[in-house]
Amino acid sequence: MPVTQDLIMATLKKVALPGGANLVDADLVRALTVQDGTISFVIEAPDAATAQSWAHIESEAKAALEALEGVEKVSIVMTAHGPSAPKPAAQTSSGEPPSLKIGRHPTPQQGKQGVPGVKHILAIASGKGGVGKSTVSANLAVALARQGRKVGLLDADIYGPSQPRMMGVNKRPASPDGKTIEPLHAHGVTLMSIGFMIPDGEAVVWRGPMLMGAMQQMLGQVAWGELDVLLIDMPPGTGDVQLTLGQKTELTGALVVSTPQDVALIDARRGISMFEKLKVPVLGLIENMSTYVCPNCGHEEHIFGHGGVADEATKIGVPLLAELPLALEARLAGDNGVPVAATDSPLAAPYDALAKRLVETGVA
Ligand SMILES: Nc1ncnc2c1ncn2[C@@H]1O[C@H](COP(=O)(O)OP(=O)(O)OP(=O)(O)O)[C@@H](O)[C@H]1O
Repeated sequence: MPVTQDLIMATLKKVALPGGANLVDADLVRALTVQDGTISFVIEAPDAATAQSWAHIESEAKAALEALEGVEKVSIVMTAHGPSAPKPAAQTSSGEPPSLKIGRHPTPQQGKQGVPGVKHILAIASGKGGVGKSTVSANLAVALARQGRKVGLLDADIYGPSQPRMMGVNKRPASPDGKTIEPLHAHGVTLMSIGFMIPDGEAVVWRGPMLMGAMQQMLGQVAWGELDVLLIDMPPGTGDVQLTLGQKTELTGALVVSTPQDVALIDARRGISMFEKLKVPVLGLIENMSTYVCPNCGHEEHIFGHGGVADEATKIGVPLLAELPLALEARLAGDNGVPVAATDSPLAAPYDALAKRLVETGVA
């Protein structure tokens, strides 16, 4: 009989942990592979001290699997999910250290779920980094708030959260009840970023399941309150976070940001196709860095080409929702924590128009 993953899991289910659970029910088996009679997997203990004290569990698992017919070799690696002793938590705005830690394995979930109290959830996505997805998210959130909508902005760009800088807030959110996380507020927008929860300059090194868990927490444990619309600033590309959000969250739709260059468009197409596969409606495309207007002479130039995003929108049958100019003022505003849509600059106008359009079409 061939050695299957099911047989291995059934065998590991019989390996009891102190306290009565077993390796499988406690969800501690990771990266299981079986090839030509060789079984490899990782046991992820809750912390380093537990991992050390579980040497006998590793041996027991190994012996049970080696006893199966057709098994030639069993290779087990014991890792720890977190440090033995908790590090002192940063102080919150309320003076209390939050007892919630972002980053954990996901809890089982049936089908796509919404966020209680939130009417619409829009993903702002791009196929490629640096095209202005975070800039668009921040400005659109502010523009929607200026039109009287109750708006939330979740910075899910786990590898490069930019909303703390763009929205001009960066403090650790409070968790007065130890169960929910209080989001922050800026420019009329309710805001949560993974950047608030990890120390500056520290890299996020989570793998798929941890990212899924963190996303679940950011959507489910943050006290978003009643919102007309929650914008999610996604990481660029088509990785774990995008897939998880698309599969597990009831998204109203996705807005895909691209610059007019062919390279950006090729990647944007990939993002669009991912949403189609996930059955998330692509509500429209947004062209950023569309034109450059010289602040000195007023001459308009299409630095990154012209018409590509509009053509793509026509091809896939979705609207081109906005064409946003390349402007130094937009970058400086973002860098200074006051999105240009929060100012009386003429650059706020296309964001106001975009926000109005989304409200009128009933998606925000
Ligand atoms: N229309 C614009 N005019 C001028 N600068 C812009 C414009 N849009 C974005 N930028 C600047 O380009 C840089 C990248 O933008 P942003 O961080 O929004 O991109 P992104 O797609 O979210 O990137 P990543 O996903 O890699 O974080 C920022 O410095 C931003 O200020």
